[in-house]
Amino acid sequence: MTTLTVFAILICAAQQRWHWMAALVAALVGELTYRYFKLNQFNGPFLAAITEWWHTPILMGLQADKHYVKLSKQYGDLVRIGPSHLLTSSPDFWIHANNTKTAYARSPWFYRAMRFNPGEDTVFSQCDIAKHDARRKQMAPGFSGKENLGLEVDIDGHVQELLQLIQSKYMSTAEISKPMDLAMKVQYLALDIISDIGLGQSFGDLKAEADNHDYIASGAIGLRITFMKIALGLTSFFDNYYVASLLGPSEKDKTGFGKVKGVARRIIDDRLEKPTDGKSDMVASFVRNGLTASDLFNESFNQILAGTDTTSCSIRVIMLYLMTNPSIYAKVRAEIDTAWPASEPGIIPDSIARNLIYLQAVVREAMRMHPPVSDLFTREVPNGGDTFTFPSGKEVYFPGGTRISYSIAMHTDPEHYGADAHVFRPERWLTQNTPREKLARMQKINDLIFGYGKFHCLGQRIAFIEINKTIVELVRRFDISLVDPLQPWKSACYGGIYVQGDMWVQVRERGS
Ligand code: HEM
Repeated sequence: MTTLTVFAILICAAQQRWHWMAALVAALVGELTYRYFKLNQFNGPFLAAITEWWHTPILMGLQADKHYVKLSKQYGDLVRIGPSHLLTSSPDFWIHANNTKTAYARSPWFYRAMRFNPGEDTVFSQCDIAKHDARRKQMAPGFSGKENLGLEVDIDGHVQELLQLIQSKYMSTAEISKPMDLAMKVQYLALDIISDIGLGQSFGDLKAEADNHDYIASGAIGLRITFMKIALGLTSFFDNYYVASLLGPSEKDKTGFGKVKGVARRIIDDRLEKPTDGKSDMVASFVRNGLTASDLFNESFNQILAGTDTTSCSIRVIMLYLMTNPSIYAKVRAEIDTAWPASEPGIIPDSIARNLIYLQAVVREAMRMHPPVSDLFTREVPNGGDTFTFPSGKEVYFPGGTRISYSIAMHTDPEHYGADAHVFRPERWLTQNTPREKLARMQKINDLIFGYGKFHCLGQRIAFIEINKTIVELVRRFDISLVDPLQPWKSACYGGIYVQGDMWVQVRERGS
């Protein structure tokens, strides 16, 4: 509305219609004043109080994560980032807003842009609380061990493929180096795993050592468009069926995002022609729990988006911290050697990996230092408003309809993690180093990396199986080091999802 008013003022000025112009300027000043005072009890940059456009360049840039963290550090637990929009780095308030009992809903402002077919929602983009809960109930069994019996074996197979690829092509020696882009290989791994378990057929990227269906090539463009839609307020426009048909990716496309959608559709359609009775994987579970063919396509495709960049970023971050901390690399390897010795040729079982205390401390710590997703995950305060009492005792009233977004600044806040919150120190997660009560609070905050309550990540268990196995098998078999420690990788943050590449490493035989 304001943009239109500004536009109209400019036209009146050009046509020298001064009376009209004065009226429009008065209306604009009235509107901006109203906006400014709406949430003026919250601090933030001045421009953010009067216009949404203020954070448009941040969302469209490639360092949104750093900008929002900076704001949280500057203004505290609650920052005003729009006329009706706050950013919170308070774990207690975020837990409250995501609790299964509260009526905070996902904000269409953010989540509508996560649809990849106009008008069709997935469990992730659904903003209606009742519909979201119902879909989540239908899907949860597919993520559990009970209805997805082949999960671990499937993951093992793909981790083996990664190891074979490294051993056959990328072993450096003292005489010759064969640099490998770890970022890309890990992305192939994550894509193969998620396509296998989510669609029932792997993309086969590791075997081909190629981005077989253009997912990686088109992913960065897709992410940029998604966050551009949010940043420019164009989500509804692009969610229109006719606009999407004309401008959006088509499943008939020969390249890009449309091609990936087309491949996923074909795999799902083929799969649905075969009986799912007696099968125990994710697709079979979704069918048994009532998902229609179109729901199934949307949800399965959503798994690929939700589970690829997130897990591959986690593996890269953990490896980066290990490679740059040799004593921690050695310590975690010693723990693995005891539990899963070199004489074991296979992939470590999840039951052993998840009980390696130091490994788990390393994983938590690396994901704390660099959470694999830093999305805003915006919520809306229920109609009628809400009052929350912060741990400091301060009571805060939030008017109904206010947008509230999540800030990853909470994960490096000295208030929760101490004065060395900015330092990679896995030992902080060990019971002998941190009092039990403090540790429990730290863990609760750290768990928010996977969301909370009614929106908690459905794939967390799968992600950890994949992450643990990959880290263990890389660390116990190889000596891996960065080719250029001064430039470990190229990393860009698209809204809140990381696109990383050029993570060149040298892999050598252990102890060689
Ligand atoms: C390290 C890896 C991962 C991280 C950090 C992560 C993080 C998250 C977060 C923060 C949310 C909540 C979003 C919100 O509040 O709106 C979420 C939701 C979700 N995640 Fe993950 N995720 C990861 C891996 C995965 C994987 C591997 C899958 C699939 C196999 C997956 C599937 C989902 C789904 C389906 C939802 C939506 C849940 C709902 O709306 O009820 N995620 N994830």
